[in-house]
Amino acid sequence: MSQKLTLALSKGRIFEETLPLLKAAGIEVTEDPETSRKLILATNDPQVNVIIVRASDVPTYVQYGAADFGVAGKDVLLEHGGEGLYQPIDLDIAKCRMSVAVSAGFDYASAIRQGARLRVATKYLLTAREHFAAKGMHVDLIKLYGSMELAPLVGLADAIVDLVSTGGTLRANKLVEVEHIMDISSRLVVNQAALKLKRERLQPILEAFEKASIQ
Ligand SMILES: Nc1ncnc2c1ncn2[C@@H]1O[C@H](COP(=O)(O)OP(=O)(O)OP(=O)(O)O)[C@@H](O)[C@H]1O
Ligand SMILES: O=P(O)(O)OC[C@H]1O[C@H](OP(=O)(O)OP(=O)(O)O)[C@H](O)[C@@H]1O
Repeated sequence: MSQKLTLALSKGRIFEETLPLLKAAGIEVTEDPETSRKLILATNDPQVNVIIVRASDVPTYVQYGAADFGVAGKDVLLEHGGEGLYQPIDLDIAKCRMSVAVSAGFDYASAIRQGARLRVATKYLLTAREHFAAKGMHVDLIKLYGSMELAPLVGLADAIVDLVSTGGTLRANKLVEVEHIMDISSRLVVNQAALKLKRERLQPILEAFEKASIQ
Protein backbone atom coordinates (compact mmCIF):
# COMPACT_ATOMS: atom_id res chain seq x y z
CA MET A 1 0.00 0.00 0.00
CA SER A 2 1.31 3.46 -0.86
CA GLN A 3 2.26 5.63 2.09
CA LYS A 4 0.17 8.54 0.74
CA LEU A 5 -2.30 9.72 3.34
CA THR A 6 -5.76 11.20 2.87
CA LEU A 7 -7.43 13.06 5.73
CA ALA A 8 -11.20 13.70 5.62
CA LEU A 9 -12.41 16.95 7.20
CA SER A 10 -15.61 18.97 7.02
CA LYS A 11 -15.58 22.68 6.21
CA GLY A 12 -16.11 25.15 9.02
CA ARG A 13 -15.38 24.51 12.67
CA ILE A 14 -13.83 21.04 12.28
CA PHE A 15 -11.47 22.21 9.53
CA GLU A 16 -10.55 25.36 11.47
CA GLU A 17 -10.02 23.56 14.78
CA THR A 18 -8.01 20.73 13.20
CA LEU A 19 -5.51 23.14 11.58
CA PRO A 20 -3.48 23.72 14.79
CA LEU A 21 -3.31 19.95 15.37
CA LEU A 22 -2.07 19.42 11.82
CA LYS A 23 0.47 22.18 12.35
CA ALA A 24 1.76 20.36 15.43
CA ALA A 25 2.33 17.37 13.15
CA GLY A 26 4.21 19.60 10.67
CA ILE A 27 1.36 19.64 8.14
CA GLU A 28 -0.03 22.87 6.68
CA VAL A 29 -2.98 22.94 4.31
CA THR A 30 -2.03 25.21 1.42
CA GLU A 31 -5.56 25.94 0.17
CA ASP A 32 -8.57 27.44 1.93
CA PRO A 33 -11.86 25.51 1.55
CA GLU A 34 -13.84 28.71 2.23
CA THR A 35 -12.49 30.37 -0.92
CA SER A 36 -11.65 27.39 -3.12
CA ARG A 37 -14.26 25.10 -4.70
CA LYS A 38 -11.72 22.28 -4.75
CA LEU A 39 -12.58 19.20 -2.72
CA ILE A 40 -9.06 17.76 -2.63
CA LEU A 41 -6.67 20.14 -0.94
CA ALA A 42 -2.91 19.92 -1.03
CA THR A 43 -0.66 20.34 1.98
CA ASN A 44 3.00 21.25 2.37
CA ASP A 45 3.63 17.49 2.48
CA PRO A 46 3.20 16.01 -1.02
CA GLN A 47 2.28 12.70 0.64
CA VAL A 48 -0.69 14.17 2.56
CA ASN A 49 -3.99 15.40 1.05
CA VAL A 50 -7.09 16.72 2.76
CA ILE A 51 -10.53 15.96 1.33
CA ILE A 52 -13.51 18.15 2.17
CA VAL A 53 -16.73 16.24 2.86
CA ARG A 54 -20.00 16.79 4.76
CA ALA A 55 -19.50 16.38 8.52
CA SER A 56 -21.83 13.38 8.62
CA ASP A 57 -20.01 11.72 5.68
CA VAL A 58 -16.55 11.69 7.33
CA PRO A 59 -17.03 8.22 8.96
CA THR A 60 -18.21 6.74 5.64
CA TYR A 61 -15.14 7.93 3.69
CA VAL A 62 -12.86 6.56 6.42
CA GLN A 63 -14.78 3.28 6.84
CA TYR A 64 -14.39 2.47 3.13
CA GLY A 65 -10.74 3.57 3.00
CA ALA A 66 -11.37 6.50 0.62
CA ALA A 67 -9.74 8.49 3.42
CA ASP A 68 -7.17 6.96 5.76
CA PHE A 69 -8.24 9.11 8.68
CA GLY A 70 -10.67 11.88 9.52
CA VAL A 71 -12.16 14.05 12.22
CA ALA A 72 -15.80 13.62 13.23
CA GLY A 73 -18.05 14.70 16.08
CA LYS A 74 -19.22 12.17 18.66
CA ASP A 75 -22.79 13.02 17.55
CA VAL A 76 -21.96 11.89 14.01
CA LEU A 77 -20.04 8.80 15.14
CA LEU A 78 -22.90 7.60 17.34
CA GLU A 79 -25.31 7.80 14.40
CA HIS A 80 -22.85 6.09 12.05
CA GLY A 81 -22.13 3.26 14.47
CA GLY A 82 -18.33 3.37 14.14
CA GLU A 83 -18.10 0.25 11.94
CA GLY A 84 -14.62 -0.26 10.43
CA LEU A 85 -13.25 2.70 12.36
CA TYR A 86 -10.55 2.88 14.98
CA GLN A 87 -11.14 5.84 17.30
CA PRO A 88 -7.88 6.45 19.14
CA ILE A 89 -8.14 10.07 20.26
CA ASP A 90 -10.71 12.50 21.60
CA LEU A 91 -9.32 15.73 20.12
CA ASP A 92 -11.35 17.90 22.49
CA ILE A 93 -12.35 20.26 19.65
CA ALA A 94 -15.78 21.40 18.33
CA LYS A 95 -17.12 21.07 21.86
CA CYS A 96 -20.83 21.36 22.54
CA ARG A 97 -23.58 19.31 24.15
CA MET A 98 -26.55 17.36 22.91
CA SER A 99 -29.75 18.47 24.61
CA VAL A 100 -33.50 18.28 24.59
CA ALA A 101 -35.15 21.68 24.09
CA VAL A 102 -38.77 22.86 23.99
CA SER A 103 -40.64 26.14 23.43
CA ALA A 104 -40.37 28.43 26.43
CA GLY A 105 -44.08 28.01 27.21
CA PHE A 106 -44.16 24.21 27.03
CA ASP A 107 -44.29 22.36 30.37
CA TYR A 108 -41.99 19.44 29.58
CA ALA A 109 -41.91 18.08 33.15
CA SER A 110 -45.67 17.79 33.42
CA ALA A 111 -45.98 16.35 29.89
CA ILE A 112 -43.59 13.60 31.01
CA ARG A 113 -45.43 13.10 34.32
CA GLN A 114 -48.70 12.66 32.46
CA GLY A 115 -47.06 10.13 30.12
CA ALA A 116 -47.83 12.25 27.04
CA ARG A 117 -46.49 10.83 23.78
CA LEU A 118 -44.23 13.63 22.56
CA ARG A 119 -43.20 14.41 19.01
CA VAL A 120 -39.46 15.02 18.89
CA ALA A 121 -37.65 16.40 15.84
CA THR A 122 -33.97 15.61 15.42
CA LYS A 123 -31.12 14.78 13.11
CA TYR A 124 -29.86 12.29 15.72
CA LEU A 125 -32.43 9.49 15.58
CA LEU A 126 -30.39 6.70 17.20
CA THR A 127 -29.10 8.80 20.08
CA ALA A 128 -32.52 10.32 20.70
CA ARG A 129 -34.24 6.91 20.58
CA GLU A 130 -31.78 5.51 23.09
CA HIS A 131 -32.13 8.51 25.40
CA PHE A 132 -35.93 8.40 25.57
CA ALA A 133 -36.04 4.59 25.77
CA ALA A 134 -33.71 4.71 28.78
CA LYS A 135 -36.15 7.12 30.44
CA GLY A 136 -39.09 4.85 29.58
CA MET A 137 -40.65 7.63 27.49
CA HIS A 138 -42.64 6.90 24.35
CA VAL A 139 -41.85 9.46 21.66
CA ASP A 140 -42.50 9.82 17.95
CA LEU A 141 -39.24 10.84 16.30
CA ILE A 142 -39.28 13.08 13.23
CA LYS A 143 -36.09 13.08 11.18
CA LEU A 144 -34.77 16.48 10.11
CA TYR A 145 -31.48 17.43 8.46
CA GLY A 146 -31.05 20.90 10.00
CA SER A 147 -32.75 23.96 11.51
CA MET A 148 -34.23 21.73 14.25
CA GLU A 149 -34.97 24.86 16.34
CA LEU A 150 -37.75 25.74 13.91
CA ALA A 151 -39.78 22.57 14.52
CA PRO A 152 -41.44 23.53 17.85
CA LEU A 153 -42.13 27.07 16.57
CA VAL A 154 -44.26 25.89 13.67
CA GLY A 155 -45.98 22.96 15.38
CA LEU A 156 -43.95 20.19 13.74
CA ALA A 157 -42.73 18.87 17.09
CA ASP A 158 -43.11 19.34 20.86
CA ALA A 159 -39.38 19.04 21.47
CA ILE A 160 -36.07 18.80 19.65
CA VAL A 161 -32.82 16.95 20.26
CA ASP A 162 -30.00 19.13 18.97
CA LEU A 163 -26.53 20.46 19.68
CA VAL A 164 -26.11 23.47 21.95
CA SER A 165 -22.98 25.49 22.52
CA THR A 166 -23.51 29.10 23.58
CA GLY A 167 -27.30 28.65 23.76
CA GLY A 168 -27.65 31.62 21.38
CA THR A 169 -29.68 29.74 18.77
CA LEU A 170 -32.13 28.46 21.42
CA ARG A 171 -32.52 31.95 22.91
CA ALA A 172 -33.03 33.57 19.50
CA ASN A 173 -35.91 31.15 18.90
CA LYS A 174 -37.41 31.29 22.41
CA LEU A 175 -36.57 27.70 23.20
CA VAL A 176 -35.26 26.35 26.51
CA GLU A 177 -32.98 23.45 27.23
CA VAL A 178 -34.75 20.89 29.42
CA GLU A 179 -32.32 17.96 29.40
CA HIS A 180 -28.62 17.56 28.84
CA ILE A 181 -28.10 14.24 27.04
CA MET A 182 -24.32 14.21 26.65
CA ASP A 183 -21.21 16.27 26.07
CA ILE A 184 -19.91 16.24 22.50
CA SER A 185 -16.43 16.73 21.08
CA SER A 186 -14.69 15.55 17.93
CA ARG A 187 -12.57 12.45 17.60
CA LEU A 188 -9.90 11.27 15.26
CA VAL A 189 -11.08 8.23 13.32
CA VAL A 190 -8.73 5.94 11.43
CA ASN A 191 -9.45 3.28 8.82
CA GLN A 192 -8.58 -0.07 10.39
CA ALA A 193 -6.65 -1.41 7.37
CA ALA A 194 -4.71 1.87 6.98
CA LEU A 195 -3.78 1.70 10.64
CA LYS A 196 -1.99 -1.59 10.01
CA LEU A 197 -0.62 -0.94 6.51
CA LYS A 198 0.36 2.73 6.91
CA ARG A 199 1.29 2.63 10.57
CA GLU A 200 4.76 4.08 9.95
CA ARG A 201 3.26 7.24 8.37
CA LEU A 202 0.22 7.50 10.63
CA GLN A 203 1.78 6.89 14.03
CA PRO A 204 3.82 10.14 14.27
CA ILE A 205 0.77 12.16 13.18
CA LEU A 206 -1.48 10.45 15.74
CA GLU A 207 1.10 11.12 18.43
CA ALA A 208 1.42 14.80 17.48
CA PHE A 209 -2.39 15.17 17.47
CA GLU A 210 -2.66 13.53 20.86
CA LYS A 211 0.05 15.71 22.36
CA ALA A 212 -1.39 18.91 20.87
CA SER A 213 -4.98 18.10 21.86
CA ILE A 214 -4.18 17.68 25.58
CA GLN A 215 -2.40 21.03 25.80
N1 LIG B 1 -22.44 25.13 17.85
C1 LIG B 1 -21.47 24.25 17.92
N2 LIG B 1 -20.39 24.45 18.68
C2 LIG B 1 -19.39 23.56 18.72
N3 LIG B 1 -19.39 22.40 18.04
C3 LIG B 1 -20.43 22.14 17.26
C4 LIG B 1 -21.53 23.05 17.16
N4 LIG B 1 -22.42 22.53 16.29
C5 LIG B 1 -21.91 21.37 15.87
N5 LIG B 1 -20.72 21.11 16.45
C6 LIG B 1 -19.84 19.94 16.24
O1 LIG B 1 -19.16 20.14 15.02
C7 LIG B 1 -19.48 19.10 14.09
C8 LIG B 1 -19.56 19.68 12.69
O2 LIG B 1 -20.61 20.64 12.65
P1 LIG B 1 -20.98 21.39 11.31
O3 LIG B 1 -21.96 22.43 11.69
O4 LIG B 1 -19.73 21.76 10.60
O5 LIG B 1 -21.66 20.26 10.45
P2 LIG B 1 -23.19 19.93 10.31
O6 LIG B 1 -23.85 21.07 9.63
O7 LIG B 1 -23.70 19.53 11.68
O8 LIG B 1 -23.13 18.59 9.44
P3 LIG B 1 -23.69 18.27 7.97
O9 LIG B 1 -23.01 19.23 7.04
O10 LIG B 1 -23.27 16.84 7.73
O11 LIG B 1 -25.17 18.45 8.06
C9 LIG B 1 -20.77 18.47 14.60
O12 LIG B 1 -20.88 17.12 14.19
C10 LIG B 1 -20.62 18.62 16.11
O13 LIG B 1 -19.85 17.56 16.63
O1 LIG C 1 -25.76 27.14 21.06
P1 LIG C 1 -25.21 27.78 19.82
O2 LIG C 1 -23.84 28.37 20.05
O3 LIG C 1 -26.16 28.74 19.20
O4 LIG C 1 -24.94 26.60 18.77
C1 LIG C 1 -25.96 25.69 18.45
C2 LIG C 1 -26.17 25.60 16.99
O5 LIG C 1 -24.94 25.16 16.39
C3 LIG C 1 -25.26 24.12 15.47
O6 LIG C 1 -25.64 24.67 14.25
P2 LIG C 1 -24.53 25.28 13.25
O7 LIG C 1 -24.05 26.59 13.72
O8 LIG C 1 -23.48 24.25 13.02
O9 LIG C 1 -25.37 25.45 11.97
P3 LIG C 1 -25.71 24.29 10.92
O10 LIG C 1 -26.15 23.07 11.69
O11 LIG C 1 -26.82 24.92 10.13
O12 LIG C 1 -24.44 24.04 10.17
C4 LIG C 1 -26.46 23.42 16.11
O13 LIG C 1 -27.19 22.66 15.17
C5 LIG C 1 -27.24 24.56 16.70
O14 LIG C 1 -28.19 25.07 15.82
